[in-house]
Amino acid sequence: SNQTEPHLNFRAFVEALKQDNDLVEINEEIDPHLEAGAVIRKACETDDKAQLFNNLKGAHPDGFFRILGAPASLRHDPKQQWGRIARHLALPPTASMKDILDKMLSASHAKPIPPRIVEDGPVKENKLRAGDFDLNTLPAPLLHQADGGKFIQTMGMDILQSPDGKWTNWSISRAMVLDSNNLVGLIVPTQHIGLIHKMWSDQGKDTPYAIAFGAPPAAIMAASMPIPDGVSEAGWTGAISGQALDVVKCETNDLYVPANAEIVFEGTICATRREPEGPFGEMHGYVFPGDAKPEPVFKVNMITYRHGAILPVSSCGRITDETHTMLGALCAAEIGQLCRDADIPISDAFSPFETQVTWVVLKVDIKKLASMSIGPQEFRQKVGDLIFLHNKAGNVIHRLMLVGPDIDIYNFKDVAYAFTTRCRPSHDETFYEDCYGFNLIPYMGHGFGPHDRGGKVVSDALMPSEYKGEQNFQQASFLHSYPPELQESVNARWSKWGFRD
Ligand SMILES: Cc1cc2c3c(c1C)C(C)(C)C[C@H]1C[C@@H](C)[C@]4(C(=O)NC(=O)N=C4N2C[C@H](O)[C@H](O)[C@H](O)COP(=O)(O)O)N31
Ligand SMILES: [K+]
Ligand SMILES: [Mn+2]
Repeated sequence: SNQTEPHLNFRAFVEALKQDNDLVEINEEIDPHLEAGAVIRKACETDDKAQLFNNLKGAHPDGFFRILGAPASLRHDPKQQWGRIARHLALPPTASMKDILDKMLSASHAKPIPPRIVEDGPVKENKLRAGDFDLNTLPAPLLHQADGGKFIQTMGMDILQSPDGKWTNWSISRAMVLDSNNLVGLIVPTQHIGLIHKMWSDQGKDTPYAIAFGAPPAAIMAASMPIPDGVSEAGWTGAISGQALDVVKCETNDLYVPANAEIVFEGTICATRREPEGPFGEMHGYVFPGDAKPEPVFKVNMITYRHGAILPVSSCGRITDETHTMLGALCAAEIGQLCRDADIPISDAFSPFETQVTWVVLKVDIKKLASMSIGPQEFRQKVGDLIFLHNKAGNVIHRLMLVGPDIDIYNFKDVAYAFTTRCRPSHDETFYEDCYGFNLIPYMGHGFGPHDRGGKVVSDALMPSEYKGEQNFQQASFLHSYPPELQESVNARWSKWGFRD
């Protein structure tokens, strides 16, 4: 495999972070029991550099494995806030979140470029067959003190294929070490990993899987995105990167994995056996100690890895980490696309981190809205039914908020300003109780109401005039209440007068 660009080669991606001065290398011994997780967590909460742990306590003599923490979290420099994520797509470090999401959506109606099969690759440099390894001896991290196990799988790419071979799905779903050669992992039935696992289980068969850790960055972005049922993320990845991804065949099953992945686990997900899984410090910022639930067992039959292998890790929780920058943002992007495909005039969509990605804010093109001659009640219903009832992309979202053209949906101050002043509680909202509910949200799975149903709302922060395509109001702000030439002339003299730049 000769794919060496950072968006198609995880090792090159790590090098690129180093070049960007966006990497801290820690060569002193770090304990994967909480210490690594604590460093990653603090870096996520302070938007500091990515962390490469080169010397984990308990690593094998050949160094297997190292850890890269927070592979897609935020940069502190406001001019490069999304730079680490931009690197996943060969976009400039100054790219905006809209540039990133539009790049991911560019494959929505493009021709897929399927992967290219190669005979060999770096991922085959070391091979451990069953009996050659004991998962308990790997430096798998305990990421939060109340976690139910060592979550070795937080940023690997789960690879499953439908029994008819027509659909190969790439996604991310957590899994922890169970014993010497088994993992136990969360399988949400409505996710594609759940749908495909059920196809095999219904035939009484275990599900062949592979997990590619340190997959090409462009691939892990597609893996984190709720692209439509039946669509292979590999082809999507090819379309957004403009070239076929090199893949190589697994040793113990017929699945293909990225040829330059850092580490690959190959195995089968048991059709029936379940073991206690979790709890895990999750994307909404909570752990409920002792809250383990039965989940399927992932048998590990084979491990292959490249020299100097690096395990990417998301120590998720309070903002901001990969469950917000990838899961939340990509889910919002797909929701915006679904609306446009249904002739609902949404020009932009984002999931604010301050909502722990439980909201998606939809920017409405009010000129097009006016031409629909539709009232607020009917419009809210149209959006809510499409996203909450008819598409899995809405499953993890519990509030859809509609806003007009003057709101910057990537700035929560703007979102809060619109929500608190333009959306009248209850009157301007449509609630959904008979729909899929996301039980990882604390007020759902650990709340007062039904754990798996309902709890959703479409909150309309569009004002009556906006349904006619106008805004009969102006923001009382510097940007909106003064002629542009006056703004320019004030800005030109600002620092000369002695104000801050
Ligand atoms: C980027 C990311 C996405 C995650 C998860 C994580 C990260 C970092 C970690 C592992 C850190 C935390 C948990 C959080 C948890 C939600 C879950 C999961 O355990 N199970 C699940 O079903 N979905 C998860 N997703 C979302 C999932 O990848 C997307 O929904 C994707 O569209 C699925 O692909 P398909 O559409 O093809 O089905 N994990
Ligand atoms: K996916
Ligand atoms: Mn999928």
